[in-house]
Order: sequence, then C-alpha cells, then structure tokens
Amino acid sequence: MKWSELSIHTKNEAVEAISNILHEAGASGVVIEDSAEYAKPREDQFGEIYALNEDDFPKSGVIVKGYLSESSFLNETVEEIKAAITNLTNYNIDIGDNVVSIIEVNEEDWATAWKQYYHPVKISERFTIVPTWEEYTPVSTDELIIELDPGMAFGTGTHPTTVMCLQGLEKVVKPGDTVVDIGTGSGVLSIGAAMLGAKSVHALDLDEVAVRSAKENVELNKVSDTVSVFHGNLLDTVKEPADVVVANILAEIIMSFTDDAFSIVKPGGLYVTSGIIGAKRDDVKVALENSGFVIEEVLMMEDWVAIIARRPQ
Ligand SMILES: C[S@@+](CC[C@H](N)C(=O)[O-])C[C@H]1O[C@@H](n2cnc3c(N)ncnc32)[C@H](O)[C@@H]1O
Repeated sequence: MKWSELSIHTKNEAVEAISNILHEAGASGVVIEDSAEYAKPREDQFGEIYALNEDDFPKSGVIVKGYLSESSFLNETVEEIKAAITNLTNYNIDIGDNVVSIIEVNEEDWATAWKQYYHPVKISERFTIVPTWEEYTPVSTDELIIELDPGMAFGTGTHPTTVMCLQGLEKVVKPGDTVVDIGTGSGVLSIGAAMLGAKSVHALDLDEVAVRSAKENVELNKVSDTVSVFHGNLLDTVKEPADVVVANILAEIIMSFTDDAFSIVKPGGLYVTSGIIGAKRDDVKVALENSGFVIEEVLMMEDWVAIIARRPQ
C-alpha cells in the first residue's frame, strides 16, 4: 500500500499541536525529528543507550511527519491540515518556517520508521523507560522500569515535559496516594505513579487512540489493579478529589481550567503540570495562583517548564 508522507518543518512549541492536527486529519502515525534531540549532550552515568544518526535529524527546529493513506480526498485533507496549522498562530503558538512538503512512501518505510529514534533511557533517579522491543538489564535494584509501546499516542516518555512530570511525581507521590492523570497519552505518567506506590490512578484522555494505547501499556506494566483509563474531556470523568493531580497538556489548556483543577486536588495535595513552553511560564504561574494554588517548584528542561503547585490546607 502507498502512503503520503507529509513533512512540516516547525518549532518545538508547535509539535504537539501539529501532531494532534495530523491525527485528527486521519494520519496513521506521526514521527518527530527534533534537531535538539541529536545535539543534546548525553550523559553516561545513567547507562543511557543511544545510537543516533545525524542524517535522521533536521539542522534546526523540528520536522513533524504524518502518514496519510492515499485517497481521493488527499488534496483537501492536506489543505485542511495547512489551514489548521496556520491557525495555531492565533493561539500565540510559534509555528516557525512552517515549510510543508509531501512525498509518496511504501507502507514498510514508515510503519517502523520512528522506532529507530527510541531506545531505553534513564530519565530520573529511579525511572528508566524501555521500549517494548528492546532488551534492557537494570543497572540498580531500586530502578523502576516503565515498558512502553507508544504506538500512535503521544508519550514515548522521553519528551522534556514528560521527563519533568515523572521527576515531579517521583518527588511528590507517596505510597497510598490517589492520583489523577489528565491527558494520559501512552499512560506513562499513570504507570509511573502506580510504580511509586499510588493506591489508585484515574487516567483520562480525549483521544480514543491514546486511551487504547494507555490501556495496553497499563496491562504491559502490570499495574491494571491500580490504574483505570477513561475516555473524557479534562475533568468530566473525575468524581473524587485526589492527593496528586498531573496534567501534561499545552499551557493554553492548563490555564483554561485552573479553577476546576484546584477543586479536584485535596487540601494539602499537589498539582504537577507541564506542556508549558518557557515563554508562557509566568502566565501559567499567575493563573495557578489566581485559582488559589501556591507554587512550590518550577522545573525547566530545554525550552519547557513544569510547575509543582500545592493546594493549601
Ligand atoms: C503532551 S501529551 C502528554 C501525554 C503523557 N501524559 C505524557 O506526559 O507523555 C497531551 C495529551 O493530552 C491529551 N489531551 C489534549 N486535550 C485534552 C482534553 N481536553 N482532555 C483530555 N485529554 C486531552 C492529548 O490527547 C494527549 O494525549
């Protein structure tokens, strides 16, 4: 079968939104080639395993590739995608050069293309993310290993926002806590929370593909007794306040529901949030504070920010 590979040269900030646009337009897979990923200094101390090829990465910015099956509507779909991407500037999202190109590819070229970028990676004191198709021998006895097959969902576990959320959860989740994970993607943060001893985790996502992927990864990591995955918009499915709430979504979305988020964090509990590009850090902090949260810590990695905030007693 023939597929059309649509490549969009953009900026880091727009990657998630463009990935969503491609998924919504019916793309059967999204590959992200980030210049920063190749340039990033690698540390050996955590036993990271990398074998990256410079030719696989753009010289600057990020290339997001989506794969569309050949259909008679291809031209219209591509035009809709272009319009939706241009529309992101109305939300103050920097889309960079926004150079769009399209080529025809064979199925076997893309079905496994993204796997070459994805290897075991130690992302915090305790967590190592291991793709399901890789062999990995733990380096230390208290290492927590999350096995992931992200499939078509966001969340290889190695995006800076995900890494910071896992680091945040590692700091705040105590055995016996209840946790809510808003926008669970591949389920990586919920699985992490369960491994840290959470009593129950309510994971949810608006995207059916993510819900399926999260359910599979929850099974794979043997935490289905703790993690329940729901299909829903923001807090629609959440009935009980939790000790810890985590949300790794875009800054604009986080700012749109800080009051509701406050109401589902127990008094004294914590809200870990990311998906926030550096330039929007202060806007999100102010929105959280206006809803009553007290900022405890701000983490930064590359262009991204994560905020840990507490609901006072
Ligand atoms: C940046 S990804 C984070 C995935 C994962 N939690 C991680 O940290 O790697 C954001 C996720 O939020 C989901 N999402 C976006 N808007 C949402 C909404 N209104 N309600 C629920 N989920 C949403 C997307 O489908 C996507 O899976």
